[in-house]
Amino acid sequence: MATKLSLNHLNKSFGRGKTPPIEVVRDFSLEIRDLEFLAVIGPSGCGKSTLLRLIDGLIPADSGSIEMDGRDISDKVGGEGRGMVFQSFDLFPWRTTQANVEFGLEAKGVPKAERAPIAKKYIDLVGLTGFEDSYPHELSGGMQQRAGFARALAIHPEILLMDEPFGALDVQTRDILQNELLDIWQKEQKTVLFVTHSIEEAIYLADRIAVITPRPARVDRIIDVPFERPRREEIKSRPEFLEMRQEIWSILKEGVTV
Ligand SMILES: Nc1ncnc2c1ncn2[C@@H]1O[C@H](COP(=O)(O)OP(=O)(O)OP(=O)(O)O)[C@@H](O)[C@H]1O
Repeated sequence: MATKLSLNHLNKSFGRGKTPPIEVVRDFSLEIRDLEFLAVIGPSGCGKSTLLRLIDGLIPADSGSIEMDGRDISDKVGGEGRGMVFQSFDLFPWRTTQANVEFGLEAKGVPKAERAPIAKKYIDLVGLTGFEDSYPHELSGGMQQRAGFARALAIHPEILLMDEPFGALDVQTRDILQNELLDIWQKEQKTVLFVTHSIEEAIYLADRIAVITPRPARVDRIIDVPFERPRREEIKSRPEFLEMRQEIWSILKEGVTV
């Protein structure tokens, strides 16, 4: 499979006034394949969000390079980003679902007349038909996540960057949205980089899992997930699934202890 995104020897530290800078990402290299679902898992505070912000072009790396489809895009920082999207679901409270989903299209300069049908298509895709005119406070947590997801998809990002999108949801809603995400991923043919704290979620969703070291973040190990698609809940109780969960847990624990 072709490489979609290459992260090559990225380094990032943050200055903190008079105290020494904090080194967050060190010599970080990773290849993300076209159309794959790659999960990134690591201990709390290890630098996962910083990594996504580097990839999205929101902040510059101190050194190293980022290539998309073989083109060096390291110097493209700021502005409208790179057609990639954070999945933080931070909807504007004063906008309806429809207007929230149209927001990204507005920012991209899509003409007004074209925005409504595109937004509607993605609202339908995520199962929010009938809630176009609802405001975020009128939606459940899971529905807000769906609206944010529709907004992310509507702008056709090259890579969907998702930063713990299901972290704040109850287990049942999370399970439902995981399956919906997998359906949408297959329908929309996207490359996904998915940050999570949950080992089980990473195994259930991903083709490969990059296990990250405690800060400064580096790739500790890459694990191939062998389970067939479409994924079914039943795999979560298979011995191979439980073994893999244990293996990743051991790697994370070892990293934190060291
Ligand atoms: N703009 C900044 N200025 C200074 N320090 C920062 C900045 N952004 C992040 N950091 C520091 O970088 C470290 C990593 O933060 P980051 O949010 O990337 O970790 P994370 O792995 O996503 O954390 P979590 O798992 O808790 O969500 C933290 O110690 C944080 O305080």
